[in-house]
Amino acid sequence: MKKIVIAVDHGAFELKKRIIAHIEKKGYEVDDLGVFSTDSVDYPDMAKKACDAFLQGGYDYGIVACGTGIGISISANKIDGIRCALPQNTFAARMAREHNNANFLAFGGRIDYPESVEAMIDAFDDAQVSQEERHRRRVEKLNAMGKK
Ligand SMILES: O=C(CO)[C@H](O)[C@H](O)COP(=O)(O)O
Repeated sequence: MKKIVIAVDHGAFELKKRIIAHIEKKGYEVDDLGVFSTDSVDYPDMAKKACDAFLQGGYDYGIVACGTGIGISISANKIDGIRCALPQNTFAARMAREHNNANFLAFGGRIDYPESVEAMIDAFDDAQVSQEERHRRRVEKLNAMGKK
């Protein structure tokens, strides 16, 4: 069974509930690291929670969200070992896995997407990481950029 970790800020509290319901419907386990109310928090703190948990191991991928998805994706991508995608549609979500080997998805709770967040999660979840040499090479370069 797949296991997903999720953390969001107050701008995505409602979206988090939808995402968790969707993931549980797929039969996956979700570790919900908050938020648990609409009280204001700082998105870098929520990104760090999810990414630190993910890097401990045991998760297939992580999901973060804030009002736009932008601040929390920027935050996640500052953490070595995290490749966080901010997909705008199902095509981008699939490519995030196939070409970028993303291990996190970011969404915006205040964004009107052309396709549902649930469909984007499914597109990512169903995709396979490309083993083509050019994509592997680029992801290796990405990983090297994160090293101090
Ligand atoms: O989208 C976000 C970051 O990219 C945040 O959710 C947003 O900035 C929070 O704003 P506010 O404190 O005014 O609710």
